[in-house]
Order: sequence, then C-alpha cells, then structure tokens
Amino acid sequence: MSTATGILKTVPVDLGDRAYDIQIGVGIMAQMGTLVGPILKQKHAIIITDENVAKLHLAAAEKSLANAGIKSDAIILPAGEATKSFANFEKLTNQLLELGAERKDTLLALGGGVIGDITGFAAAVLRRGMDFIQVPTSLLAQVDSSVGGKTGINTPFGKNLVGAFHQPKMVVIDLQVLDTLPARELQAGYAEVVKYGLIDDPDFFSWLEENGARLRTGDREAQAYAVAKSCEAKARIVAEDEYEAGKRALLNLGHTFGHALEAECGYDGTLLHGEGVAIGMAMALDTSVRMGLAPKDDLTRYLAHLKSVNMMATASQIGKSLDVDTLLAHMSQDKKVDAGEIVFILGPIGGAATHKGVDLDIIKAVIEDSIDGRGL
Ligand SMILES: NC(=O)c1ccc[n+]([C@@H]2O[C@H](COP(=O)([O-])OP(=O)(O)OC[C@H]3O[C@@H](n4cnc5c(N)ncnc54)[C@H](O)[C@@H]3O)[C@@H](O)[C@H]2O)c1
Ligand SMILES: O=C(O)C(=O)C[C@@H](O)[C@H](O)[C@H](O)COP(=O)(O)O
Ligand SMILES: [Zn+2]
Repeated sequence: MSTATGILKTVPVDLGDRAYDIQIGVGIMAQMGTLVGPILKQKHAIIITDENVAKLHLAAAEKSLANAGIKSDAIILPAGEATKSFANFEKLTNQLLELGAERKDTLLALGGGVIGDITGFAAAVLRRGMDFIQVPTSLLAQVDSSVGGKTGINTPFGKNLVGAFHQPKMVVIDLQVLDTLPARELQAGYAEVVKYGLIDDPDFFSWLEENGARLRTGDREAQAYAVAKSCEAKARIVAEDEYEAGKRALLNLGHTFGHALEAECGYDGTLLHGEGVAIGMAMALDTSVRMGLAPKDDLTRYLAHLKSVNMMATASQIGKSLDVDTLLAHMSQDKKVDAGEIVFILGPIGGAATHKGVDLDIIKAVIEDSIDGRGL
C-alpha cells in the first residue's frame, strides 16, 4: 500500500441494505465533505466531538463540510470514558433537540470510541433513528469502534450495558490525525489491533511482533497496513454476524475480564479501555493454557510482545487495589452471559473460540495471579 496522501484503501462492509464503506487515507479530512455529501439525506450535519479533538480537528472538519456545501453545527462534549453516561446522553439529546436536529439530518462522530459510541446511540434513538457517520480520530476508533454499529453508554453495572446496533453510513479514517494522539492513547488502541491477530490471524500477529513498534513512532506505512488489516478483519466478522449471534463474540476477546477491570477502576482514566483489553487478553490466554486450549509458548509470546511495546499485561500494574469476587460480579453482567453462564473467548494465538461451562475456580485463580502479578 502506498503512503501518498489521499484515499489509500476503501474497505466495504457488506451488510445488504445497511452496507457502507470505510475510507482509509492520509490527509483526507479535507475531502471528508465531498466523500459524505452524496450520502446525506439533506445537507445538514451535526458534528459531535470532545474538547480535545475539537481544539485540534474541528475547524478542519467544519471547513471540509462547508467547502462541499454542507451546513454544520457542532456539539462539544467533555473528553474521556465518563462521558458515556446516562447524564451526558440526556444532555446530548437535549442539545440536539435544542438545535432542532431533524430526522433527515446526519450526526457526525468526530473523535475516539467514546464519541462514536454515544453519538451512534443518539442517532439510533433520536426521532426514532437518524443517520450517522464515523470520523474516528483515535487509533482504537479507527481500527475497531467506528466499524460494526455497536453503540451505547455505560451504567454503574458495567460497560455498554445500554445501547443499540445502529450502523454508520460511512467511516472516514484520516491517518494524519493520529499525529496528535497522545502516546498512551495510541498504545491503548494498539491492544485492539493485536486482538485481530489473536482471534484468527496468526500471520498478522507475527507481523505485529516484527512491526508493532513502528505504529508508535508514527510510521505511516505501518499505520496504513495495520489499520486496513484491522478494518478488513472487523468488516468480515461483522458482515458474517452483525448482531453477535455467534462469530462476532470473538471480537470480545479479553473484554469480559477487561470490562470488569474498567468498571472497577471507575471510568476515570485510571484504566483505558484498550489497556483493560490488553490485560484481559493475557488473562484469556492464561485461562486457555490452564485448560489445555493453548500452548504455554503462546502466552509467553503474547506477554513478550506486550512488554516490547511497553504495555501493561497484569492487573497488578494498574496500581489499584482489586478484589476477585467484585470483578467476577461485574463479569456476570457481561452481555454474552447465556443461561446464567459466563461465555469466554479462549484458544491459542489465531484460534479463538467461544467457551461455555468454564470452571470458575480456574478463572478466579487466573484473576488472582494477575492481581498479584504472579506467574506472568
Ligand atoms: N463500538 C465498538 O465496537 C467499540 C469497540 C472498541 C471500543 N469501544 C469503546 O471505545 C471507547 C474507547 O475509545 P478510545 O480509546 O478512542 O477513547 P476516547 O474516545 O476517550 O479517546 C481517547 C482520548 O484521545 C483523545 N483523542 C482522540 N483522538 C485524538 C486525536 N486525533 N488527537 C488528540 N487527542 C485525541 C480523546 O479526546 C480522548 O481523550 C470505550 O468506551 C470503548 O468501550 C467501542
Ligand atoms: O464490535 C464488537 O463486536 C466488539 O466486541 C468490539 C469490542 O472491541 C468493543 O469494545 C465492544 O464495544 C465490546 O462490546 P460489548 O458488547 O462487550 O460491549
Ligand atoms: Zn474493545
């Protein structure tokens, strides 16, 4: 793939009458208005963004829309996971109604996964459904959250427990905006990239072992390859199982553990989503090894890779006192719970599968060892 400016790759998400394209490029924020113009029901978009992204990228997005003859308004939310709350959702929908948002207007999520998830949910329910477009600006949002139509907010019981499946009409990914993303956020997003290798693409995992560090140094060619590979993987799985009746659950690898850690850390920035996923995937691999579903060497390789890119691998590294039973209580709220049983995604590198009936004593031991930083 070339690293010139402009669109580098278009990844289709084949969902019948809900199909859409993911446009991946460099410097394409300037083209965003022309790209989205033809799919708008009327030439009015409401940009929803956060305070950090607004300072850096809102003007460019507004200019791009204006140049394409699209009227826009903007709503700026606070940054961070705490924004995905009922209180902020109420504020957001009130602000949209105050602006007179019409059903044929389009919401445009300009930001990370937090903005994408809350904007998508507003689009799903406001006036019983509006169109929305994803313009993801964090690595995590570019490789994962902007694609696939999972939208929602957190509740005190856990992550994303109130939401809807609502597909965007387009995803516009400008790799250039990653240049302003803080290093910790880039690293957290990287966990979701590694996830695709662990799920069903051992060659991609090997590529990441060789090249993963290049993503952190802003290497455009590596970014383009990894973002496109991730979007292709996500588009393939979502097209196969839009509503998570089966295969899509694999995208939840590490999340049952990770979401419990996030909930316990209180959505205050102590633990970012991607950081929880990285630790959760270590717990999932450790569980797999203990159950004979993966060779010990796979866990060793994964942990070595996390270390090589300076990422946390154990709950002990979070620096917060954690309790195994409280974490298990959070896990029992997971959306994959089936007839009272927690469903886990387990297996070797590149061979993830869903597992029911997992011995909770093994899970407890894995979590306790991670909390104590033992054995990993
Ligand atoms: N819907 C899905 O399929 C899905 C998938 C994965 C994660 N998620 C959700 O996504 C959220 C995490 O997303 P995230 O990691 O993007 O978090 P985020 O939205 O909080 O963004 C991370 C931080 O980076 C800042 N930021 C974003 N882009 C920037 C840029 N280009 N320059 C400078 N700063 C920038 C934001 O202001 C924020 O402070 C979680 O709520 C998670 O549950 C959803
Ligand atoms: O798109 C999916 O499906 C995923 O599971 C992607 C995850 O990375 C993402 O964090 C998702 O929001 C988790 O889903 P949830 O249903 O467990 O909330
Ligand atoms: Zn995730």
